[in-house]
Amino acid sequence: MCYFKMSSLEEPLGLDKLPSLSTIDLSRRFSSNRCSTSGEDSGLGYCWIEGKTCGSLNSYKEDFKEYRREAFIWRHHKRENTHNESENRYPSKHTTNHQQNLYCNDTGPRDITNKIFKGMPSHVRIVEVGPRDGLQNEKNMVPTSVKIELIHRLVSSGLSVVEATSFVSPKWVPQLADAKDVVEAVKNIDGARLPVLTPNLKGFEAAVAAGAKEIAVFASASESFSKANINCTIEESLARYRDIINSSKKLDIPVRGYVSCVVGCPVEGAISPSKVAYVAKQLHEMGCMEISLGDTIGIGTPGTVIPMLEAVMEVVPVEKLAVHFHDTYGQSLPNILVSLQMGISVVDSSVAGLGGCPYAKGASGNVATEDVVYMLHGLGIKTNVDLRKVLQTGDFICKYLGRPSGSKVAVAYKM
Ligand SMILES: CC(C)(COP(=O)([O-])OP(=O)([O-])OC[C@H]1O[C@@H](n2cnc3c(N)ncnc32)[C@H](O)[C@@H]1OP(=O)([O-])[O-])[C@@H](O)C(=O)NCCC(=O)NCCSC(=O)C[C@@](C)(O)CC(=O)[O-]
Repeated sequence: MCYFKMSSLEEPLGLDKLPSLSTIDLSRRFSSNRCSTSGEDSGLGYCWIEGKTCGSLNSYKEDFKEYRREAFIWRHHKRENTHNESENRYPSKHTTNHQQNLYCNDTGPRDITNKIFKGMPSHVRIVEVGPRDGLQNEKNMVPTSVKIELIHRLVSSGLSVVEATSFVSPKWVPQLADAKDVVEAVKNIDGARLPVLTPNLKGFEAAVAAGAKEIAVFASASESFSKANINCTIEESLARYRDIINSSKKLDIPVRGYVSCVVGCPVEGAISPSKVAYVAKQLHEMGCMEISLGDTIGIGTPGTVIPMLEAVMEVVPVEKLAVHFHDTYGQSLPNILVSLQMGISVVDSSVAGLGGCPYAKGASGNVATEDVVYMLHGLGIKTNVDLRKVLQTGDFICKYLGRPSGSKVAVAYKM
């Protein structure tokens, strides 16, 4: 989510300014060692997950019986089983011509399957950003008591990190003007980390005074966005964050760093991967324990996300990286999938897909937590998150806000 002060940002997203596949050096796109694929035999073109058809929309209860039995709609993949599973996928006499073309690749289906799953983590940590990124954009003020209830519900869904609020200027973000009250009410919740956003020392000090035990700072890879969002240049923001981190070290408070506009900016258009890598490296070197890479306006596709991740992974260890996708063009899940394939194991999401930028027409909310949990479950990746409870939490907040959920899974379950 983002906030803009400049009227020029109230324009459509400007797809013409953004990179397309044709402008990306294909050989470089797949050249990283960390990426399990390479060049023409990448297998990405043949990326498929075999499973039962997803046709039946059973009742909510029936489906969750299935979910509990771990026989959910998609077949459960376990990395150690991919070898055996793939044996069932060799062409039979019933194989169609199209399927035979797939099998006639240089590598067999077993190799393709192994490539698809090779770099993926066995466990993903989801960072829930709904109470902050989601609610900061709501037209109506959400009462403090509803925010507190929302955070409790998210934590009891098994989410181990829930970004609770922001200590930013209430003139800019009046929706989160109750940050102090929220933190004071939730600070002693067991079983979850509850970071808060702070743009400067003033916000940091207020957050600590309220009882925050973890914070996040937010820089941008786009100069225009930095000025619009936090009213300073990228370098000025990095200097502020150094001050915050110096103070946080004395108090032993972990700091997460965001880089926004990692693929595109509504003013500048395409953002080069090297700019993203530069800001990510600075945040890493100053002591951020994790760097979340935000496609703030949801413009990325796997074709643009992969080279960006490659560039960042050259300078920041993959285990320190998280991804944060908005779902403007429905690309969040494919973007998350390629991020997992590249070894990333921390994914940001927002319950019910809340979030979005009111000043960049067309930009939509974060990828929905429900959809991420659903996909990860289907891939056999552990999250410790109870999908049923997240769906109920999405239902709770959406009913309160008087809007349908942005989660495709929630819609499928007629929540
Ligand atoms: C950074 C500032 C504060 C600079 O704002 P400014 O106007 O340049 O600041 P200033 O230092 O001149 O101060 C102006 C007023 O704000 C006050 N002030 C100053 N700091 C604070 C503070 N921390 N908390 C509360 N109040 C504060 C300050 O005391 C003063 O009050 P006044 O004297 O006029 O009454 C402002 O621009 C701001 O709050 N920006 C935050 C905007 C925001 O929250 N945007 C959404 C973040 S989402 C994002 O960036 C992307 C992300 C992370 O989600 C990832 C992704 O999606 O990609």
